[in-house]
Amino acid sequence: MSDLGKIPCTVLTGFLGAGKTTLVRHLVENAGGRRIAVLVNEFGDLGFDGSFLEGCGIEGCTAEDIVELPNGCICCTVADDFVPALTKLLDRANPPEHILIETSGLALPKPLVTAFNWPAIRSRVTVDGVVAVVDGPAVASGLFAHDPEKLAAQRAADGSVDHDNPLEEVFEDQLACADVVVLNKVDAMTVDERRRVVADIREHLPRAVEIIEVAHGKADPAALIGLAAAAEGDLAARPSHHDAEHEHDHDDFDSVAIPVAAVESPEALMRRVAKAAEVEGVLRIKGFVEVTGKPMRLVVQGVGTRLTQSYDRPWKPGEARAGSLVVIGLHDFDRDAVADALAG
Ligand SMILES: Nc1nc2c(ncn2[C@@H]2O[C@H](COP(=O)(O)OP(=O)(O)OP(=O)(O)O)[C@@H](O)[C@H]2O)c(=O)[nH]1
Repeated sequence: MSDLGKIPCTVLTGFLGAGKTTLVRHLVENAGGRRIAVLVNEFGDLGFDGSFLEGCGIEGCTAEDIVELPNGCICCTVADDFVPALTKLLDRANPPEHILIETSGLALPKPLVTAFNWPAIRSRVTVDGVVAVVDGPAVASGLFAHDPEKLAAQRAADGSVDHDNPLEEVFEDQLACADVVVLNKVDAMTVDERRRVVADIREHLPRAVEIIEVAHGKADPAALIGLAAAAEGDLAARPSHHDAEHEHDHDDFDSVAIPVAAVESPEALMRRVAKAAEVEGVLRIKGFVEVTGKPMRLVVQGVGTRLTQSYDRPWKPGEARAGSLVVIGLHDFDRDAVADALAG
């Protein structure tokens, strides 16, 4: 079937905190007048990314152009959440000209791309391209690498060579599906780290794919949008660890949302967040907090142990200011220890 008349969709994948939302914001800001809608899915029930994007106040991108997919991982809930949400966007009187889909950091892109072949949508949309965002410093630190000693022990014990690092598997699946890779956060990398990480990414790519090195997601939109890859018709070129399975779950990961009362001092809060980020297995912390006497909302971001704080927008009149931080980590991370750290 021809792709003529189909609305192009870009699937953005990339591990927790790689910079997907930052990139989406950059793309929307530089859309060149194109009517863009954003579908955003995240792991953990805070609705952080949608609220953060709405807080940007980008001209031409209204709250109704940002559609949040309910809690769950898009790759596992395509039928219940994704297809209906997409259909609703397409049925609008003034449908978008391009759709950006920000998947959760733990999502595998292939089941989502596969869903574009569903009868309900396949004549109306096409996957223009899969963009994999990579957290350069995280790769450089070995976050996605396997532990050679553990692997050797496993091989000796039962001959298997299963992934000992669940993060490695997600990372590999995301790269294997990509039409283009955005190596992000190069501002926080040495030249040598960049060289090593590019080589590492290349090793994981099953085909020739461009790697674009950027800071703060500032990639040329023309390099990411308008690829016309029709990825849904090209699934065999995108191998996945889960090709043999029908179901995929995220048992390897957990999340918890922790309420945070208004704080007097952001600095004191960040010291507590730093302690929480050090709890074993914690991968990502993010949320909004009220600072007593401040009209602006405080945004807290933690990727591994790298933390930042900023104010994004004034609290709206009548808006509930209940602060909350979502914490995502490896399965069975110590939630009590995290809660204690945050409580000080
Ligand atoms: N130093 C640096 N920080 C960055 C860069 N890009 C993003 N960040 C920061 O990294 C953190 C995570 O960025 P997000 O854009 O929220 O990442 P994400 O991939 O959407 O995160 P999840 O949706 O939780 O998976 C934020 O604090 C960003 O400001 C970059 O190029 N350099």
